[in-house]
Amino acid sequence: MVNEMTTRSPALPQLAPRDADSHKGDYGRVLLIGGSPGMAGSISLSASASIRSGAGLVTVAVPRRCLETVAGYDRCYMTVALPDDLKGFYELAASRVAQLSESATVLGCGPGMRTGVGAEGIVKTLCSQESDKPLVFDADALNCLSQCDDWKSMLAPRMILTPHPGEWERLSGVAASDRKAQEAAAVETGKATGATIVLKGSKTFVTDGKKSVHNSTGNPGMASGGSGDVLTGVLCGLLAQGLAVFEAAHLGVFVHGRAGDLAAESVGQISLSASDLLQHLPAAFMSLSDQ
Ligand SMILES: NC(=O)C1=CN([C@@H]2O[C@H](COP(=O)(O)OP(=O)(O)OC[C@H]3O[C@@H](n4cnc5c(N)ncnc54)[C@H](OP(=O)(O)O)[C@@H]3O)[C@@H](O)[C@H]2O)[C@@H](O)CC1
Ligand SMILES: Nc1ncnc2c1ncn2[C@@H]1O[C@H](COP(=O)(O)OP(=O)(O)O)[C@@H](O)[C@H]1O
Ligand SMILES: [Mg+2]
Repeated sequence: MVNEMTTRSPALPQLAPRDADSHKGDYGRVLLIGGSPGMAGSISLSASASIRSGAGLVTVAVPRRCLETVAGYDRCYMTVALPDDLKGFYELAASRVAQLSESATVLGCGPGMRTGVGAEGIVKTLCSQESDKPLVFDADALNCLSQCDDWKSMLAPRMILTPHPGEWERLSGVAASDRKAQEAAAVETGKATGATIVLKGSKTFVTDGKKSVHNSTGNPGMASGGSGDVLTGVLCGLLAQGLAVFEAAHLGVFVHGRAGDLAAESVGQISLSASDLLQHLPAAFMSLSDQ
């Protein structure tokens, strides 16, 4: 199945060393869009993870009702309020996202966003942009995509999709219980669209249809709410530093899992939280030079 369709696993990509006279502008401007009342923490985890993964500047665009909450979680990112209603983003939010995305170099969308008309408008707007800016879709951005009959035609090589098996079932129609068939569908989608699919799980599968890899890091302690939100931010941070799309996905899932393994050594699998992943990202990045 998958092995016959794909080439040998590529070597782990690396970030280039930083020039001594470089500045934050050299490390990219990430715009993350998501969150909603009751799920403000998700997009904050993503934004903090982008900072811990090396992005130069990170801005989080959230429903107005969440702004103070999200801003209070971390001093290191900036926040922007988008038009909202009681359920999350309001329809007018999409045009504001289009404006904001002009000054960003990497876009990430979905954690905690919910799936109303406003969220769907944002996803469609991001997909329709004539742009080669990398774009990561997670969680409710994927759920919005799955409500579009022609979702595959909306994908492009600049995009990374990070579904868990339930989200991939909604998109691809392939049952979450059939991992092999889900991986095969991910390869087919990569081939057809050029997008990179990160099918999450205990051995996360990364494919762009031409290259594929199974991740070797991570542990079941990471089966805890918010772990995937952290991955979204890690990927955006790596893309912001100039890694190509597939390479950012490959390195990102490895570092994310390594952070989980280091966190499990420190707090154990049972107590491991997404906040622990954030705290162990620095050691995970520092350990890469041993690879
Ligand atoms: N702190 C916060 O604010 C947080 C906010 N969050 C936000 O919550 C929103 C909803 O996201 P979600 O992932 O929790 O729910 P959903 O998309 O319905 O998926 C679950 C469905 O998929 C199925 N499933 C099958 N296999 C699976 C697998 N291996 N891994 C996972 N699921 C699997 C599963 O099947 P079952 O469990 O019934 O077997 C079930 O049917 C989203 O916006 C997210 O960003 C979270 O990030 C948490 C922290
Ligand atoms: N048993 C496991 N072994 C390794 N990694 C896991 C395991 N369970 C979950 N993970 C990782 O944790 C993350 C969970 O993502 P997701 O389901 O989107 O969580 P959330 O939406 O709550 O943030 C993924 O990166 C997944 O690979
Ligand atoms: Mg998730």
